[in-house]
Amino acid sequence: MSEAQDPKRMMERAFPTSDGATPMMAQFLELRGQAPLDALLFYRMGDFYELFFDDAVRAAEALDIALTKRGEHQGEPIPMCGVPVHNAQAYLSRLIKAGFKVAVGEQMEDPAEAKKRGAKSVVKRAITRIVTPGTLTEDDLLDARSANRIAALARLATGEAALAWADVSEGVFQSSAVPEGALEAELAALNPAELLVADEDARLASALCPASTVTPRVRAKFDAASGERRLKQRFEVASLDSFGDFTRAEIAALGCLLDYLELTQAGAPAKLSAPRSMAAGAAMAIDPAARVSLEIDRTMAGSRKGSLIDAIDRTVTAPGARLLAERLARPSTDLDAIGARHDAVAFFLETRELREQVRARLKSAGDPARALSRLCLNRGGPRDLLQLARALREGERLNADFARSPRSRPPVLVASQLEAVSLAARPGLAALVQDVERALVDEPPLLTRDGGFVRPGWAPGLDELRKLKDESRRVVAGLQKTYADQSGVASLKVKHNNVLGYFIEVSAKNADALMGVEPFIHRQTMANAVRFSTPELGELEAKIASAGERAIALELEIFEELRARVEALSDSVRAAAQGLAELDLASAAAQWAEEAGACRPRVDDSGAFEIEAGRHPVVEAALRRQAERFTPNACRLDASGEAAARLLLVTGPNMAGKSTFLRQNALIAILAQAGLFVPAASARIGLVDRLFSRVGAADDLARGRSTFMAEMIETAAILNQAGPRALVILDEIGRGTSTYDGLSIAWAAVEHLHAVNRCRALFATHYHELTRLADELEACGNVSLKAREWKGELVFLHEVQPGPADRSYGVEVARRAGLPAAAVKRAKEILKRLESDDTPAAALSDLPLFSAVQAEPESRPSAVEERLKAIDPDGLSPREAHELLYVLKGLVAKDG
Ligand SMILES: Nc1ncnc2c1ncn2[C@@H]1O[C@H](COP(=O)(O)OP(=O)(O)OP(=O)(O)O)[C@@H](O)[C@H]1O
Repeated sequence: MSEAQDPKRMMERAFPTSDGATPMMAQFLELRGQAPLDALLFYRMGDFYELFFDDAVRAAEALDIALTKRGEHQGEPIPMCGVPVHNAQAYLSRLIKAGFKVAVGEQMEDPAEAKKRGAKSVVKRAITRIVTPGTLTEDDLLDARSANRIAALARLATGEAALAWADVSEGVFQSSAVPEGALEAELAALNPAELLVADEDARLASALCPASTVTPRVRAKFDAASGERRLKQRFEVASLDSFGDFTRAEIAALGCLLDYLELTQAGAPAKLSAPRSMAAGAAMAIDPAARVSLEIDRTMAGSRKGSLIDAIDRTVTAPGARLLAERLARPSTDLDAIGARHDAVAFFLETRELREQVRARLKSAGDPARALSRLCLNRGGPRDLLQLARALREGERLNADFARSPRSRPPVLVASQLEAVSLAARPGLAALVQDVERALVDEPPLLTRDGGFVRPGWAPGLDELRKLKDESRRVVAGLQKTYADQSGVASLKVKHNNVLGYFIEVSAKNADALMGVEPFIHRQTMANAVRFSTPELGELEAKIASAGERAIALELEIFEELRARVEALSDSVRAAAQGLAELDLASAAAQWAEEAGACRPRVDDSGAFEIEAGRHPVVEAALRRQAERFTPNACRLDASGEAAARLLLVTGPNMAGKSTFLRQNALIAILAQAGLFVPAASARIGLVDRLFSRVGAADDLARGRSTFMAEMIETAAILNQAGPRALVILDEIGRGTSTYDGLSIAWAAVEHLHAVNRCRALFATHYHELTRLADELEACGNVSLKAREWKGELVFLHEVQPGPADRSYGVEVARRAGLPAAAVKRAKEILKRLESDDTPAAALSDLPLFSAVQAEPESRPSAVEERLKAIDPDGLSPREAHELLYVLKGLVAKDG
């Protein structure tokens, strides 16, 4: 973070008082006082947004634009920079990405109005919006395929905690109580762009959510009683009970969030759906370390490419992609909901033709949820209207496709979404769609400002005005001819610019023919041309301008009428948008299932975890690209320890596929409960309420933790929190410390998981001593990954077999990685000693020192090999090839 937007330093800024300020500067300082201190103020001046004082200094640095000066205030020059209005979005985007917030101070009246009040009066301005990372709605500021959430964390004095969150671009407004210890997992699932917290929690929030912009609010904003009042007022209800059961902490969080949204949207509050409480435990909790190590929505290196979502996403719309991301972030724990989602995927898997039809239709559905939100916030344009209408029309067509399809009885989830996107049942919406389609041109401009989006024939008044404009053009052409005849200057032209309006232009040598002659009035003399006007041209100008203005005003009226109708029907529009996203997701899931050969998992409330021929979707896809095959593997666990082991120790050589095996089983659980099919021949999964994974060591230097410390903190969290329904994946814990310490920790962790947590667990380890535990603990088993030595080479079979691994092959892997031959030889020697003796200390006591070992000469390629390498077989004639054979034979004789 550059110093410029350091939140703490932003809050400490001071602006001068308005003593002695010019009227404009006084107004600026007044607005500056109204805008939050941690936001920059964009002050609209005509075609520019100007920034002054400290705002200018920071913005100029962040945007790398010139910092200039404008006049003086209290004897000091005023720092200033500015961005053109027509390009403001691009600058805004850069500032928001750099972590800034921006208050937009707009002109609230026409400058001409202000002039009427006196020459020195200042145009009225007001803050119309505060743009913050969590409250964006513009397409070019948002990532189309991921949600943009703002969250508020309330922690009451009673110890109770809750999160509320909204996605302003979609109108989502929800909350959830947060049980102790679950905060980090909840925040990781939400991944908010901006997080509101009470002042004193700011530090905690920054640590928990390093990727979010943390916005501290005074504690009073989290008062539950005033939050309740605010919510009731906003949603016009006498009691919040009708929306569900909220804890006091949830109400506090929702209230604070609503207050902030009202503040940032300055009078045009976002259209939010009624608040909904997500019961704690409605989703599988996935701890942040697991989320990172399983590479669900991004790889450890931070890219989407190579993540689970990238491998399986076949959605064709941005809302469908966002829904998929949401499902993977919070896999469900509701058996009915999971079953219904599986039914929908199964349906689309069986009805291939219909699926293809649905996917083709959805491609033109766009992003109705975000268009709706912009329209409700008065930030939408004609394209948003049209996008909505098109999406709704596609919904209607989908219904027709289904009606024609031979499989006309889709499962409940599909049927209900079809119902949500049906226009037949909603005449108001149907009429609106039809009107928008008829009223707007096929490719309207983005903004309403310049008009030109209403289709000819829609409004007779508008057509009249436009005709007037067209006719005037013909009149201009006629006048040009008249004036040319009158003056005898055949080259005379009638032209137009914004300063003179319509004018006559003749070359300098022809000017005398018009100078002082009625009706020509001299206006301007240029180097080569002279310009004149006439009263008639003046009248025409006024007529055209007023026709143009009236036409735009009329278009705006038409837009506003349609927009208001959308707003009035926003609940059904939102339901339809949601329906389209669901249909996209279900059909995309079927598409992926077909491509990947995924099966329908059985999720129930047993303690089973039975996967036959499971695969890792990302590794498999990567291998396929290299024309290699992934070896499927079974995994059987049982929480009760009856049908299978509760805890499996996984051993095998390095590179044999242990981590892949662990990860694939965790991913299968996530996919199954996200309502998707799983890459396996069959799968039965007893509901997982919490997934813990500690795979692959990564330093957490940002939080000042070494690899080993980070690993122990995560292991501690697992041993402290995993309940009987949890699924735990542990990979090589304890390896970051001395052998004995590591082994002891791993040993104790296995015993603890087995006896205390009693949850299903996969535990990969290199400590072969641990495999003995399977004999001692009743519900602990061993599996291992096979490797074979073949002609002196180590071959990985990637096959999981019962029983522990016989040996580790670590030295062999090191050899393959290119360790010098001498080091490999030495390692083999040491290993032999260690394995033959009881204690490592005894084994090493009489080992010759390294210096005693002769460095093995590195093997060099022979002359024959060198020569062979240099040959280009295609460039040789048969004769040359024959000759070369003799040469090579000669070389072999020499080498020998
Ligand atoms: N089932 C499989 N089928 C085919 N290839 C596999 C399979 N599992 C793993 N691999 C390949 O083997 C590589 C190593 O796998 P993985 O990282 O899981 O090994 P590991 O045993 O955990 O190694 P280490 O102990 O060194 O961490 C993978 O990148 C992948 O290319």
